[in-house]
Amino acid sequence: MTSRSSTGSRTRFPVTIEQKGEVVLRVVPHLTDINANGHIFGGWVLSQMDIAGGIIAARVARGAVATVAIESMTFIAPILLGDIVSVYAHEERRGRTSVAIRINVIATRGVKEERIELTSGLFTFVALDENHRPRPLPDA
Ligand SMILES: CC(=O)SCCNC(=O)CCNC(=O)[C@H](O)C(C)(C)COP(=O)(O)OP(=O)(O)OC[C@H]1O[C@@H](n2cnc3c(N)ncnc32)[C@H](O)[C@@H]1OP(=O)(O)O
Repeated sequence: MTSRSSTGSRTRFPVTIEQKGEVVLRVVPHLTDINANGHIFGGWVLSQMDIAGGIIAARVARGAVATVAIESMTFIAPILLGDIVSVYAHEERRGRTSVAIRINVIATRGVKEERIELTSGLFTFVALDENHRPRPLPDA
């Protein structure tokens, strides 16, 4: 599958959004999460991904973490009211103070539970000390 980036160039996007790792969140959007088109706000999706990634990162860091970066993302399909949104997350890369968490989002729709691939992103979290500064990750 290809998609068009904000700069107009076409970018490759993984054909399959993996259900890899654990399902950290399963969420049903509310009416207030819907924009004028009847779709769920992109910011709502990002927020769910940040929450799910933060749960996994805090487990890796065994303490407080902050999101330092989100790689560019593509939203493949709209989320509609009634969809059940599942957020999968797993550790992809570990540095000295940071950990990159791959977060994949899918929806299931209707009584037949049609599977809709929504988006994938790599979120980097930094382990924080009591002064909100980076601290080394504990040994795995
Ligand atoms: C603005 C907001 O409120 S966003 C909401 C939530 N996020 C936050 O509040 C975080 C705000 N940012 C911060 O507080 C600071 O940037 C911190 C504490 C996260 C990091 O401070 P820095 O001085 O940048 O730390 P430093 O340069 O040592 O980098 C720390 C780690 O982050 C990584 N990092 C920093 N910037 C990036 C980036 N853009 N992409 C990927 N990794 C990055 C570094 O590679 C390093 O990882 P490593 O130790 O595993 O090699």
